[in-house]
Amino acid sequence: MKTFDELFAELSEKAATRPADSGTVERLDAGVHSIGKKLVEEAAESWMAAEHETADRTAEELSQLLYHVQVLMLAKGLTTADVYRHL
Ligand SMILES: N=c1c2ncn([C@@H]3O[C@H](COP(=O)(O)OP(=O)(O)OP(=O)(O)O)[C@@H](O)[C@H]3O)c2ncn1[C@@H]1O[C@H](COP(=O)(O)O)[C@@H](O)[C@H]1O
Repeated sequence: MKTFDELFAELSEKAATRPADSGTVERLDAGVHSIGKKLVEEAAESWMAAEHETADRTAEELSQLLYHVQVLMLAKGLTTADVYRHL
């Protein structure tokens, strides 16, 4: 288990060091359009899980949504502080 900030630190490190086996690096290289589509897909899956599946399944889909939110943040060069200042 990890927090939002811990995952972001891990993904930032991946983006900087670019290990060959990283799915995050692959997603970043695919670009904002591809990342955005994946984010919307995970948002829809979260919604469908909430409507038709269990709370735990919903949590799983939401965790994937948060991951793709972070990939989009990295693709745009945003930090958590850039986002948090709007909360
Ligand atoms: N938390 C996640 C995470 N959540 C979701 N995903 C990705 O998002 C996909 C979402 O699942 P789907 O059900 O949509 O699967 P899918 O349809 O096969 O997805 P596609 O691969 O086709 O896009 C997963 O298959 C993963 O590729 C994640 N990929 C990585 N992480 C974590 O990110 C960190 C860095 O990962 P790497 O960059 O791969 O080293 C590690 O701690 C990982 O656990």
